[in-house]
Formats: sequence, C-alpha cells, structure tokens
Amino acid sequence: IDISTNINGIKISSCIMNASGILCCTEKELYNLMMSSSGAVVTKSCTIKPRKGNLKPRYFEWKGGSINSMGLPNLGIDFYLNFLEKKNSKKPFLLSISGLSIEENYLILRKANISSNMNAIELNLSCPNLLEKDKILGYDFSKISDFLENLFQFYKKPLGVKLPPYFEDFHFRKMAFILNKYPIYFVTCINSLPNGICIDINKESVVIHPKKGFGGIGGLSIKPFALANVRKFYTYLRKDIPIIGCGGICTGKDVFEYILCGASAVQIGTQFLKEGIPVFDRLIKELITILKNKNYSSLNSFKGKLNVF
Ligand SMILES: O=C(O)c1[nH]c(=O)[nH]c(=O)c1Cl
Repeated sequence: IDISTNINGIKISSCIMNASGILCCTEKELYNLMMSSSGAVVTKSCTIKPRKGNLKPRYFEWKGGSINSMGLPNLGIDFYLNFLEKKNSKKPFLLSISGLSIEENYLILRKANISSNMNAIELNLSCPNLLEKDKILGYDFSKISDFLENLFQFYKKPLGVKLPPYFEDFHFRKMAFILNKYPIYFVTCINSLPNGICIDINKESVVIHPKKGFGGIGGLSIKPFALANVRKFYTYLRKDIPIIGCGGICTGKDVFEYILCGASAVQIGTQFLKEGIPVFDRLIKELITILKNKNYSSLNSFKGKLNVF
C-alpha cells in the first residue's frame, strides 16, 4: 500500500505531515519532526525578526478542538534559513512565512530566495491573530492579487499558499481565479477559523487573554468547513495545483475523507499538539488499514472521487 504523494515534484514518503505552527518553532521541535514519521516538516510561520507573540494564556483545548491567539511567536527567518542550511535530512521542508505587511513578506522572500535547502515556501495568507493588523490578507482579494503579481516577478522558487476558510462560492471562484494566474506550487486549506471565542462558565470569562478572548478555532469542529474548502478548490483550481488539506484530522478516516475530496496530502495541527509525535504513526496505520479494506493500492485510486447523488 503506497501512501506517498508528489507535490509538484516534491516526493513526500507519507501524505501526512504537521501543520505550520504546531510543535515546529524551535530547533528541538524541528529536529523531532525531521526524525518522525511526518512525511514533511512544516515550520512555524516566521517574520523578519524573532517575535515573543501575544501574552498568555493564548492557547486553550477542549474536546471540540482548540482556540489560539499565539500572535506569531517565532525565531525569525534567519534562524529557520540557518536550520535548513545545516540540516542533513532528505525529508522535505516547507518553510512557512507570514510577514506582518506585504513589504515584510518581500524582505523575507528575498532572504529565502538565496536559500537552497528548503523544498518550498508555504506563504501564510491567513493568520487571524495579529493585533498589529485588522485584516486577514486572504480576505482582501485585490491586495492579494497585487501582492502575487509583484511577488512572482522576482520569486522563482517553489511557493505554495496557506489559505483561510472561505464560505461563499463566489469567494472560492474569485480566489481560484487569482491563484490560477500564477505558478502556485500547492494550496493548503485551511488555516484556523478566525475569531471564535471559548468560555469558562466557572469564571464566567473567556479562556485566552489576547484580543478579549477572540482567537482562531482548530480541531474536529472545523473539519466540515475544511473539507468543503478542499473540495471547492479541487473543483476550481488548475489541475496541476495540488491541495494540502488541514483542519480537524483526528483519525485515518479523516485523512481518507480529505483525499476523497481531492487533497494530495494532509497536515495535522490540534491533534498533533494533543497527541505528540506518535500521532503520525497512528494515522499512517489507520489510513493503511482503510485502504487495505477497500482494496486501494495508492491515494490515486480514490483521490478526488467523492460521490455526489
Ligand atoms: O497566532 C498565530 O501565531 C497563528 N495562529 C493560527 O491559528 N494561524 C496562524 O496562521 C498563526 Cl500565524
């Protein structure tokens, strides 16, 4: 049973990898991921300078998933480029970047442009927790269009984008129309659902400090929206743009559902934080069991073949 995948030439041994932001910020976390069964290593979205991020508590888990307003804590682009230079593993690395402004993204990309050791950039257009900014870039279509138009004039290396969830067909079509104009390497759907709140009824309060308790929602409760985003972009994007699914994956069955919707690979966030490194082995085992029972030999046997009726 082959559960490997190929993202535009990047061969990934197992289609299951970590999601940006989860246990992928420090040298130790990146090393552990590099040595794990994660098919690739996705780094924490980085900025030009190191950031401490928002005040704590900024993360909270409940059975339905997670809420976070981390505020982009990271060690800065130079740390991640240096880690990539000195790593000696063949495992693919997706370097996630998330500048606080278009200009900062240009600065980061110019630095990344000279690094040879990363397989692709995952350009984060969807961080919902930036106090400094009021808008999620992924919802500003004209700004994104101008940004990508300029970006692809100078950036010629593999670059994919990480999108926020969309909910209206018009928005999927609009975003796909923009992305279809460029050599986009992959699209990761979705980032957390922006600006939810969780409540502690004992304290009669919110559960995280930043932004009066508003934060990105992840985990099981967002899976229906994430699956829909994968399916919509699978329908509207150029057929040569692979989709990486992300959002609420807890079991091998969830992974199967994403591939059925058209994903070529998946990323694990909240469940990875809950379970740790062993989550990858468990999901691989569960997915292989499902493929065996259904007599599928590889992901291509059923990728995108979701039935409607
Ligand atoms: O607050 C964060 O660091 C954060 N949190 C998220 O849920 N998604 C993101 O892309 C980022 Cl950058």
